[in-house]
Amino acid sequence: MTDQKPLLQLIHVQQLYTSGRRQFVAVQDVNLTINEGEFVALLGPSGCGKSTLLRIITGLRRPSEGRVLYRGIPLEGVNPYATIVFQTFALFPWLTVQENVELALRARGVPAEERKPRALDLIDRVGLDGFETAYPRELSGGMRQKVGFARAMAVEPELLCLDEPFSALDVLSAESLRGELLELWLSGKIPTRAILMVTHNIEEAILMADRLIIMDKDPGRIVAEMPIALFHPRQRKSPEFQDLVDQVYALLAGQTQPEPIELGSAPGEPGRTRALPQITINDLAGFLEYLNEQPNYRADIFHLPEDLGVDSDHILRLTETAELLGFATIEKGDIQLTPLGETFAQASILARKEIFATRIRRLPLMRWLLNLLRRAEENTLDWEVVRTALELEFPPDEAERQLDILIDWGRYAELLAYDDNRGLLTLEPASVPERAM
Ligand SMILES: Nc1ncnc2c1ncn2[C@@H]1O[C@H](COP(=O)(O)OP(=O)(O)OP(=O)(O)O)[C@@H](O)[C@H]1O
Repeated sequence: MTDQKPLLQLIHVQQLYTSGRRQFVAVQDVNLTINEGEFVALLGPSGCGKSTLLRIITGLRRPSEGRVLYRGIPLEGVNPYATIVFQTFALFPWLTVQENVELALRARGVPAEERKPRALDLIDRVGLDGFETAYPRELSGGMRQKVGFARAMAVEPELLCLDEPFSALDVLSAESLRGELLELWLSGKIPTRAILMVTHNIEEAILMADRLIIMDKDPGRIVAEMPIALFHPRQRKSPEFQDLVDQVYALLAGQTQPEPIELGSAPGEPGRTRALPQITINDLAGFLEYLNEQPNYRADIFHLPEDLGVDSDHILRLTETAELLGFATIEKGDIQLTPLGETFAQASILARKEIFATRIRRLPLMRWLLNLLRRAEENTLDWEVVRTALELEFPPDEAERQLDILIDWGRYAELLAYDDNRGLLTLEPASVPERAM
């Protein structure tokens, strides 16, 4: 629905900050245009300057260098046409839903008699009809977020800026709220002319946006742009969608090798089935966090056993896992986080699960197990049955180890559940439909 009329333009924008005595470039030479009718998503690791850009766009900060134009006119002071919705909404706990929304209207100078009908209409539009008199504490996280949207829309912004609006919600609430926001946006029920959404969530960006802007840090800059030309409603499981997901991950993971070579094949297929390194999620997450704290996100593998106090075999398995999942690259004895690895290390637990799920779904062994469960009665299989099947590829001890890893990783990613008492593996409902893989 892009009309190609620029709403907002950043031209050679640069932001310097001072940290102690040192001045550093937080955002370097950013050129960005948001057109009318466009939904743009901004992706990138923590610290790449996303919030800084939002502050510059909304006029809360004047950039050290460069120009900000709104409808072709240089922006002076706060941008009256833009509003930010934050990750968590600071609702006033002593006010009802309706009063919280009315307050935003009052701040906007809407006359008293108009406030009530407009607040009720907004509450209705975000799907909170019936909760007008409820207090924030009576609402679920998703419902509070909806009040936040209603408040943001009360301001009728032309440019709606969203700063990780779904990241504090559980998976189901986040998904339903994404759908509702998209419905409001696509149906033209809100006066918003463009949306700019900051997110760590790649699938969310591809699901919602018309264009992705991918940033990296040190210094914060735009490294890639990608149009998303899929029709709405977009199907996460469609091959086109999955292709785009792969492209963005590859961009972030800096993949160079064709994947079939790296990942091996699934049991029963020609080629070698690659055994998964025996590494728990906790160890992997701890390792990525450690790398994230090193200068340039880089460490000499040779020194890692001593620095981390673990044996070198364990380090090799950790580095192999990080590389296999695209979280790190290994070169000349050094391991370095990829932007995806940085994103994972810095993400919330929920975002981590989603990133991890996307990565492991691509592993032939995990794909094989999920397909096996998909075909099983009630999507459930006995542990023993799966282990025996794995023995076609691995010696008995190894088959058991592989199954333990698959369960540990699959559970964390919420792809499957495991009932330890009954020894049963079950597919999580979200994994039931066949994915295009
Ligand atoms: N007011 C400030 N003074 C000094 N440094 C700052 C200031 N605001 C941000 N920074 C630094 O500038 C860099 C970019 O920060 P910014 O918050 O814009 O990144 P971000 O991509 O939004 O990160 P996150 O995803 O964690 O919110 C970071 O290194 C941050 O520490």
